[in-house]
Amino acid sequence: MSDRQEQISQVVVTAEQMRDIETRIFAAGMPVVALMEKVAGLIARRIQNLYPNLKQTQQFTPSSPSSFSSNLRVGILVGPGHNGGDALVVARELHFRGYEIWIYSPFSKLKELTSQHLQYAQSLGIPIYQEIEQLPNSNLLIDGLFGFGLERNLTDPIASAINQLNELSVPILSIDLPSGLHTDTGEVLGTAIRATHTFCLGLWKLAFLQDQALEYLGKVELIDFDIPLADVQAVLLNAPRIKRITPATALSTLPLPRPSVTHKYKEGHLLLICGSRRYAGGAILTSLGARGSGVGMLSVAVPESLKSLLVSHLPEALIVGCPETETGAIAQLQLPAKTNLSSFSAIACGPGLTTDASPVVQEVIESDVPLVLDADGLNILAQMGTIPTLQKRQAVTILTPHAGEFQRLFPHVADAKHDRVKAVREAAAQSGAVVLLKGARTAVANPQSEVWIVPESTPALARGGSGDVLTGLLGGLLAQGLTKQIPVEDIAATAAWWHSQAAILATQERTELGVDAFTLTQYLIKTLSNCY
Ligand SMILES: NC(=O)C1=CN([C@@H]2O[C@H](COP(=O)(O)OP(=O)(O)OC[C@H]3O[C@@H](n4cnc5c(N)ncnc54)[C@H](OP(=O)(O)O)[C@@H]3O)[C@@H](O)[C@H]2O)[C@@H](O)CC1
Ligand SMILES: Nc1ncnc2c1ncn2[C@@H]1O[C@H](COP(=O)(O)OP(=O)(O)O)[C@@H](O)[C@H]1O
Ligand SMILES: [K+]
Repeated sequence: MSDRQEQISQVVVTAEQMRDIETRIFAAGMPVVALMEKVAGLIARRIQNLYPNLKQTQQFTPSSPSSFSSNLRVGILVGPGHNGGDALVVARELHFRGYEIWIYSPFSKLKELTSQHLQYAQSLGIPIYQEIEQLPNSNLLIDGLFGFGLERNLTDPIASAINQLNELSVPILSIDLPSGLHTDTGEVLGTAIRATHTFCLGLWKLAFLQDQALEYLGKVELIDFDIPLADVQAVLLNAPRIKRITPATALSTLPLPRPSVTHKYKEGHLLLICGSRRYAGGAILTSLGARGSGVGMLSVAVPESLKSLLVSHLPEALIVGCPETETGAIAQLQLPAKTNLSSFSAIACGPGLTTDASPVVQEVIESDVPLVLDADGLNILAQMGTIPTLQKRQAVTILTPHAGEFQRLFPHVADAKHDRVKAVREAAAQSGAVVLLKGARTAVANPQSEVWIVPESTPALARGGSGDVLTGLLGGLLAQGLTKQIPVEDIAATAAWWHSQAAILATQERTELGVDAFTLTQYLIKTLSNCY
């Protein structure tokens, strides 16, 4: 990947930013017509690669004595704006390459350029239909109804037409965005095309990184049409950054290579506080996640009754058995002699604790040690009052909620279901913490409103214990990274990326059903060895 491609692949834009970038390109002299021609030409070539128009020759048989061949039949869905214009250029190109094309153009008012392309398509003899009921069969549909210009809810008759198109068992390739999705929130505006494949044009739009859009996007692909980096930088200069985490950025954050002369405490000392009689497994998974991070020294505080279990799983770790409550939660921390919380580079606290461990969680929140809080650590923080409690903290805090925990922590922040990116950004700004909002596309925000999003993952992770592994992994990376002055938000983003990549690799080898949390821990290092 070239330097430019790498930079472009990290960029995420809103519809407004895309329009501003486009405006700069046109103002600099690039004709609108030429850009549409270039972009749609790239899409048409990509479609030919994916669906080659190989003549499908019917075999000679006694019952059908003459052999004949047929072309791939492609239906082109055309909207009123330039998304429709793109689709019409694709229609024309595929027509000349021998595909059998028909056009569905239900709008009476089209933008000038779109209207011209429609007129030319008609002059070529391509059939054009206005009514959904008139449409012939097809092998493939190209969706150019709406792109990033869509802002209002879709209503009938176009909404019901989209619903009917979704019912056909034909692959749908969407241009720029499945029609009906909001470009920024990924929300469905009334209804939306369920694409098999979406070609995102020029720069990744925010919708591609929002959970609620995923089931509409299908396979996603960026069509790079050479937007000058200078225009991108000029538009994004003063906006809070949203970045896709790429392998290059994640790998550059990892504590590799290690210096030749070092020792275990220089490679970070992590204290995990986790587990209860009820949730013993959470402590093991968190610890194995931390082991996967390569942290120099690992101490694990658990209720006394779990100590021997943890020792048997993690012979290299220092297991600290603590006095327990009647319910089997950690009652108080009992660190070894000459050790206090400040002895650790970082603490990760929460998995499996139960809310009976609240005095311990309060103690670590009041400490001045960098802290990852997860699971019951978050529930206890929510009970204490998230924002006033965190405002008193001097050291770094990373919160790793899933959507439910997020809601409890930040009940007054924007609805995370409606716009996850906006919600995580507000939560970080208000709390002063780095917030990692877990989900299908995990998003990390820092208090300066910058956001990092994991662009690919697998639903194999939707399984009990996956989050515990992430907490350990993140704690271990934090303990190592802080000693090397790596920014905390980069560490959190890298941990989330690594966790997802391990799950993707495990899924490839074992299917989506084969990625239990313990197995996931075994893929952490395997993932890295594939990258180096
Ligand atoms: N940026 C780039 O670099 C490049 C961009 N390119 C392409 O341009 C696309 C953006 O084009 P666009 O701005 O014309 O908007 P688009 O999404 O086609 O549709 C908006 C139209 O829909 C209408 N409309 C809106 N809501 C509606 C509703 N509910 N129900 C009914 N109608 C509704 C609205 O009209 P309105 O009614 O608001 O006047 C407007 O006419 C982009 O996605 C990409 O494909 C490439 O060609 C070249 C490179
Ligand atoms: N559909 C999905 N696609 C990708 N990742 C997912 C999906 N669902 C959950 N995950 C990931 O799985 C993990 C689940 O964490 P969490 O909800 O804390 O589970 P647990 O508490 O059982 O360990 C998170 O890292 C989350 O991002
Ligand atoms: K579209």
